[in-house]
Amino acid sequence: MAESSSSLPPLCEKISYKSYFQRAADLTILGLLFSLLLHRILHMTQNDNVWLVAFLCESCFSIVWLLTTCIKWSPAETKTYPDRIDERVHDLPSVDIFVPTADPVREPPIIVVNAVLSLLAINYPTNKLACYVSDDGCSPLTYFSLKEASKFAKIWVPFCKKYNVRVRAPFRYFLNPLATTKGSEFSRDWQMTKREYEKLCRKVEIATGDSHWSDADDDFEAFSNTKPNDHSTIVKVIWENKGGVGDVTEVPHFVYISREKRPNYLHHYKAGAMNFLVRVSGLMTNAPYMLNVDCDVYANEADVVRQAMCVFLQGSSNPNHCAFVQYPQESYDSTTDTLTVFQSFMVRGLAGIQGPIYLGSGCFHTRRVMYGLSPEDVEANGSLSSLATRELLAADSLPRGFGNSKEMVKSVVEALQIKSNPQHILTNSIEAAQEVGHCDYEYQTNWGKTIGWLYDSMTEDLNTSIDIHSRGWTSSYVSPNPPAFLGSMPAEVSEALLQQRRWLTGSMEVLFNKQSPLLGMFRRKLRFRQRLAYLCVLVCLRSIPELFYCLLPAYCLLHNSVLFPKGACLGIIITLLGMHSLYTLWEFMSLGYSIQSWLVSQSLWRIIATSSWLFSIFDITLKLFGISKTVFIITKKTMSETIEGSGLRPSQGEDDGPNSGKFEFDGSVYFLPGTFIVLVNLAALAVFSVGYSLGNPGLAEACGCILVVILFFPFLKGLFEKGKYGIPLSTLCKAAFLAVLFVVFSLGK
Ligand SMILES: O=c1ccn([C@@H]2O[C@H](COP(=O)(O)OP(=O)(O)O[C@H]3O[C@H](CO)[C@@H](O)[C@H](O)[C@H]3O)[C@@H](O)[C@H]2O)c(=O)[nH]1
Ligand SMILES: [Mn+2]
Repeated sequence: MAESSSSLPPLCEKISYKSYFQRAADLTILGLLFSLLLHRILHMTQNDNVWLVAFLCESCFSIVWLLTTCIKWSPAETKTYPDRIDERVHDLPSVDIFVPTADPVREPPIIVVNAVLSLLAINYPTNKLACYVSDDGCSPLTYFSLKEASKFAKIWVPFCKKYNVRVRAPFRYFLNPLATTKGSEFSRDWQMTKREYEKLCRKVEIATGDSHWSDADDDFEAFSNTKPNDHSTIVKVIWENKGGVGDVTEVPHFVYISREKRPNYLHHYKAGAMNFLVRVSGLMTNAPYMLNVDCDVYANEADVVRQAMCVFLQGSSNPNHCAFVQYPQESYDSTTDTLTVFQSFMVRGLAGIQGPIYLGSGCFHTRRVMYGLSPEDVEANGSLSSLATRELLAADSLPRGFGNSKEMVKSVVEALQIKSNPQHILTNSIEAAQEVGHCDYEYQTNWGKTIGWLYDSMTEDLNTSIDIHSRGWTSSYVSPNPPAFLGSMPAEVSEALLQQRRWLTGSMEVLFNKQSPLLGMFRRKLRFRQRLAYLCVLVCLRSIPELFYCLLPAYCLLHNSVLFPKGACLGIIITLLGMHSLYTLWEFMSLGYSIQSWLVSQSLWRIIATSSWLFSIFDITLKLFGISKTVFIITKKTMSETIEGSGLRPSQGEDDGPNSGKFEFDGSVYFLPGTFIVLVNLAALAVFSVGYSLGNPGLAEACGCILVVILFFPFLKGLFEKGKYGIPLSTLCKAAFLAVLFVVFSLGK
């Protein structure tokens, strides 16, 4: 463990960035918003209902801006010094790595294989790592692919360590051609490894096409007659690192698990899978730290575990009680600038308060915290306080909390007391692991309630995060350059919109359960600004005012109403617009993104707000009224345009992703609001230009319409394009019908 001598240089430092420019800009925009609201109040009686609606919308935007200003006020992040860890820490702690996957079609096994290979090859003592893959799809193909991957790992892991490879996911590593001259030892190894990787890809591909290959193999018997939602628990130790001493040629433990599923049983999606992972790993390796990555995310930095350990092992000089270390979620598709910029500012802001929220992937958790421990249960030296020992370790409370498996309870006691786990044979725990995978194992226990990943929201990350921070723990944000983890983002716009819908629906679910920052306002140890940050999940309510605001200029043109202030006061709106544009542009450019990507992101936010978030509100309303349940639809993962089916992508070309500005449409309902908005605004502009409303100049409102059309430009283009870049006829008809109704309604009154 760490030597706590204060004379040694620190393992990590928290760096605060106070940008007075940013604060000034935030406050100026806030001031402008408030003066606009004041102007509206003062002139309320002279105007009609449009004025009131605009006032309500702008009040909502102001509240959101106030919240984000609070969150972004004092950004921070943690810088780590992994080079110092070896001289400070003689016995690095173990880490259990969890990779959940759920569907071999939406999550092609070759993607999972690459994620796993990058994690197995991490630069950390091999005998201190164990990798667990949970398969909610109960797929023999996934199991087969992982088995093959473990064979290739015996070549890949030593290769990476021998040549100190940085990017340890083969599909990314082999994108670059061989740099050295042929004939050297390195080039021979490189070519051999590449050949083996391509063989692996081919095997996976052939197995994907043929469904009978597994019939003859006994090892696959467990998969016969199973359905993804109807099967018994499967636990397979794919590779056990027997007697490992941490040698560079070793490969870490590697285990495949799939929990029991039966129809009519709630299985709690990813959170349920994570809790099963926690239990099985508790029985087998019981590492004090757990790394969670999604199955499409690979380690892009070989030192990532050491970096995280720098934060945890800072030791007694770290009074902050860090419960988890979160890395940013970035993607290699380079099509997600919008989300990256948003995350970069918001999560850094949070890191300056109580700590970043847990983002669901790329996060190191402490097992004891996941078992429900609070900071006051722990003494300065890390051991349990005597009160906590009495309460938590009481013989009858443990099975009530953690379930009836004796082995499980024993492992929990060891974990809580941070007793080092004597190495034992993994296969001896298979029976116990199967027991804790039963559908009803969690029945009447605290799993998902106060222990492990929490249930009752599709964004289990947010839910779990609020609970951890509410107990008084902090967290750290480590954002190295190059990024430590890279994942994929949905390639299709409708997939991206679906993902947004799920995130916001999940966030709203959090508001209505027991972790709700609203309900727990006075009760718990969440810091004030952190609570405000969690309230930001209300952000999807913004979709209604956004929708209204996109329609108001058109309505006013058609109805001869006034939307914007007149004379000098129009200056408020113009300055607001100008400042907001410059400010968001600065955010983009300061992170190295182009003006083009800023433009696209402005569109994208409007489209997300008026479609995904709107549907989130439907979802949550239906759930609250008990009409329907929310469903976790897994995001489709792709490795688009692979070379010869080898999982290798050619050089980064023009992507068609949501951020490229090139929109692909399909018949999905997500494209309806955008099409409707564009049609309505075009109609209003047409009416305006033929001079219908000569009596009322309405120039400002017409400019408003033009701005809306520009923001929804992909839809305007979609009206004229053909094929996948054109809006489908059915969507167009529905939108046109709604637009006609809107125009008639506006003209009629
Ligand atoms: O029943 C399920 C559903 C999902 N998953 C896994 O959960 C992960 C995340 O699912 P994905 O469809 O990729 O969701 P994303 O929207 O991309 O994920 C983000 O948002 C989720 C919450 O909505 C978080 O759980 C994720 O960690 C976070 O990366 C994947 O590895 C899935 O295989 C399961 O294991 N079981
Ligand atoms: Mn994902």
